[in-house]
Amino acid sequence: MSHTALQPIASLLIRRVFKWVILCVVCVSSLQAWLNYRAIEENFDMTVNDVARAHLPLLSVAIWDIEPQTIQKQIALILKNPSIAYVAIKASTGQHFTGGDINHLVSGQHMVFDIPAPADASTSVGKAEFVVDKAVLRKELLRSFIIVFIEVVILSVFIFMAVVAILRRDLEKPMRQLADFVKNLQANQLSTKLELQRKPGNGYNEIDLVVDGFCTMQDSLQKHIAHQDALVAERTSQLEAAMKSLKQLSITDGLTACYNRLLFNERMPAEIQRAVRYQRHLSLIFCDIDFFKKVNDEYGHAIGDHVLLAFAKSLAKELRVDVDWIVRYGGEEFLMVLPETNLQAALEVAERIRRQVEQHLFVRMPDGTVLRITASFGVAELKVTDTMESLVQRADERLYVAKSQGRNQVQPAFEAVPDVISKPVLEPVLQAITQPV
Ligand SMILES: Nc1nc2c(ncn2[C@@H]2O[C@H](COP(=O)(O)OP(=O)(O)OP(=O)(O)O)[C@@H](O)[C@H]2O)c(=O)[nH]1
Repeated sequence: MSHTALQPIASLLIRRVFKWVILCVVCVSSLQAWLNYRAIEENFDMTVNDVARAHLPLLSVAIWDIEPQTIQKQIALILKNPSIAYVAIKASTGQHFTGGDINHLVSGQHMVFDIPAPADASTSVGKAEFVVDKAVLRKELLRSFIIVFIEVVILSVFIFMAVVAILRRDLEKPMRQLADFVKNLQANQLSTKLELQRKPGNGYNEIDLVVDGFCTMQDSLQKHIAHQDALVAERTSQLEAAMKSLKQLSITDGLTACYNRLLFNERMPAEIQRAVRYQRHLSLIFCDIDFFKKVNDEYGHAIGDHVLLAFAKSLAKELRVDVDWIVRYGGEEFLMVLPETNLQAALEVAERIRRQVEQHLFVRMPDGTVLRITASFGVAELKVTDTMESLVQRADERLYVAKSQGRNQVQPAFEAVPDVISKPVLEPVLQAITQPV
């Protein structure tokens, strides 16, 4: 942005108009003064001629009749005209009459007239010399010039003031309003329309064009911003959805949609802390599908995945929504975290799941055989001294016991509770998993 001091266009134009007015005053005054000079000078000469014409006949008679007093009288009368400063009459008889200020003899303009004889105009009786006073001429010129000058100045001042008023009203004020509006315009105030405060009826000029253009630009900008806002909102919601799904992906297992080990490691310490602080029960069930390797080996990984998914669903069915949570801890190993649940209640839940899996989880193969699934469970309740690792370890140890004691059973990690809650229903398991229904 330029930091040059603001120079309003109207002020610039006013200064220019002022210069032109001065120039016009000088030129018009000079022209008028010259014309006046010509007219006054002409008039001056004519006046002297008129005086001469008026007095020459009387002077002629006075010289003819040799009447010096009359001649002197006539000279005095001629000198009453302020333009004539000095008069000299030279009669042909040699007589010489003068009147007026002799100082003008050198500086004044000399006009000489023949004095005709009274009876015969072709005969001269003498000469009349008028010395014209140029100071009178100059005074007259000066007076005329001053009048012309004052007239031109007054006229110019009126015209100048009118031009200034018009420029101020029609140019400076609207331009100033326009500039102030643009200067103070904020991005969040685009809806404020530019309206110039001026009297209507000035017609549609460039300023109206700029105002209209500005309004159109504001509208387009508003639409553009609204469009951009909508775009940003759309992108933000897409981003939020993507972040949510990314977050979900990062904490869940892609196959079973159970939480993954990462989430377990993050959330479990807090769960333990809360249970310890408020002296609440917290139990952990560690379960593992029996002979799952064989399922994979015999029927392929696709069937294995199918079994894993069905197994995870069986777990969820028996748990409390939004209270208990399931974690896929390893390949076919799952952890169930049961807040507010003591060992006895957790054992009952594990047993229900075991039974549910045993009785309802099977896959019918294309050849008609039915693949039955069982699982083993290790259950541990949180002790005050437990850490996440020690709790998992105790449940894992009980799972190992359940596996080693024949699978398809629930093992509690507490001496007071019987070692084996349930016995495998199907024996031997290897045969059971492919038994027809
Ligand atoms: N289909 C499938 N198989 C998996 C997945 N993750 C792990 N496994 C398989 O699960 C099997 C686990 O086998 P083991 O750890 O030997 O356990 P098991 O065969 O169930 O034997 P026990 O646990 O002792 O009853 C391995 O063959 C793994 O390849 C998975 O996401 N999909």
